[in-house]
Amino acid sequence: MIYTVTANPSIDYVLQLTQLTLGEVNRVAEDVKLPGGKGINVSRILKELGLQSKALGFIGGATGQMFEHLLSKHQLQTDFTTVMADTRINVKIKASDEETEINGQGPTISATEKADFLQKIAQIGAGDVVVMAGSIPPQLVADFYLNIAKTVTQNGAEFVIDTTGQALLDTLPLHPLVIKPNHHELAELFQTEFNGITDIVSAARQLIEQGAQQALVSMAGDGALFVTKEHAYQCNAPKDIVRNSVGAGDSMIAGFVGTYMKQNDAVASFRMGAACGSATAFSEDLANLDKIKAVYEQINVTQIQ
Ligand SMILES: Nc1ncnc2c1ncn2[C@@H]1O[C@H](COP(=O)(O)OP(=O)(O)OP(=O)(O)O)[C@@H](O)[C@H]1O
Ligand SMILES: O=P(O)(O)OC[C@@]1(O)O[C@H](CO)[C@@H](O)[C@@H]1O
Repeated sequence: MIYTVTANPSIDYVLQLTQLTLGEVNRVAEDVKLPGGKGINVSRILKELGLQSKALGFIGGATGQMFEHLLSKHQLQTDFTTVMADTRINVKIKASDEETEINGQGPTISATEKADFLQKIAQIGAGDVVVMAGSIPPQLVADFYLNIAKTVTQNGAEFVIDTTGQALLDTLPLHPLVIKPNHHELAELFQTEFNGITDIVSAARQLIEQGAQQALVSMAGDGALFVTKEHAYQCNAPKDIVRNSVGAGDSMIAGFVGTYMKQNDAVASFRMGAACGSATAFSEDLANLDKIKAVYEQINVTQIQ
C-alpha cells in the first residue's frame, strides 16, 4: 500500500481575477474550493492512475469538515487524525497570467493528537511506501518527518520525502526511495546558483551520496532531471497553455512512485512522473487520466550521463 502523509492539509481557495491591485478592493471573476495539501494531491493523481493509496494527516474544525466534504467526491481511502483546531485555508490568486499563493500556517496539534497520528504510522510495514510531502503545522517540531522516516524504515517500509532544507537533509541517511527538490530548492540547499544542467546533476548527486536512493529535480517549464548513483537523465516539458502550476510537483511524485511500485523501472517512472507534472500544469485542477496519457506521448527522456 502507498500511504501519503499530509501533515498540513488545506482548502485551496482558488481565485481568478483579471488583475490584482494591492491595497485596493479586488473583485473575483471566478472562484473554486479544492481539497489541497501535497500528500492529498499525490493520492488524487495515484487514483487517476488506477492506484490505491491511503491518505493520512490532521483534519480539524469547521474547515476540516468542509475539506472532507470537498475530498469525498474523489473517493480516496483516508485515515485522518481529527484535531480540535481548524484546517487551514490556502489562497491561490490567478491574475494577469501570474499565480500568487498565500498559505496558512496550519492548526495547533496537541501532544495527544500527535500520538494518535503516530500510532497509525506504527502500523505501516514491509512492502509499503510512505510519501511525506509539504509543510508541517507550527507546533510539530522539525524532526516530525525524521521520526516518521525512522519508524517506517525500522518496520521495513520505504519512504519518499518532498520537503526542503534541514528537514530533507536529516532524512537522507535513512535512504529515501526518491527525493524531489525543484532546482531553486536544490540551489538554496547548497547556497549556490547553478550555471547549467551539470551543476544541478552534481548537487543532486551530493544528496545521493548523503543517502537518497535517487533524485528527481523538477524545473517547471524547463522539464526535469532524474539522477541515480551512476546515471542521469533529462526530459523535456511539452509546450501548451499553462493553466495551473499548483500541484505539478505533487503530480510528478505520484506518477513516479505509482509507476515504480507497479513496474520497478526507474526511467519509465521518471517519464510518467514528468507526464503527470506537465498534465497538471495544462489543467485547471490536477490532471485527469486522459490528459496524462496525451502528455505522456510528448515526453522524451534522454540519458545525459
Ligand atoms: N509550465 C510548465 N510546462 C510544462 N510542464 C511543466 C510546467 N510546470 C511544471 N511542469 C512539469 O511538472 C514538473 C513539476 O513542476 P515544478 O518544477 O513546478 O514542481 P514544484 O516546484 O514542486 O511545483 P509545486 O510545488 O507547485 O507542485 C516539472 O518538472 C515539469 O515536468
Ligand atoms: O504549505 P505547503 O504544505 O508547503 O504547501 C501546500 C500547498 O501549496 O501545496 C499544494 C500544491 O503543491 C497545494 O494543494 C497546497 O495549498
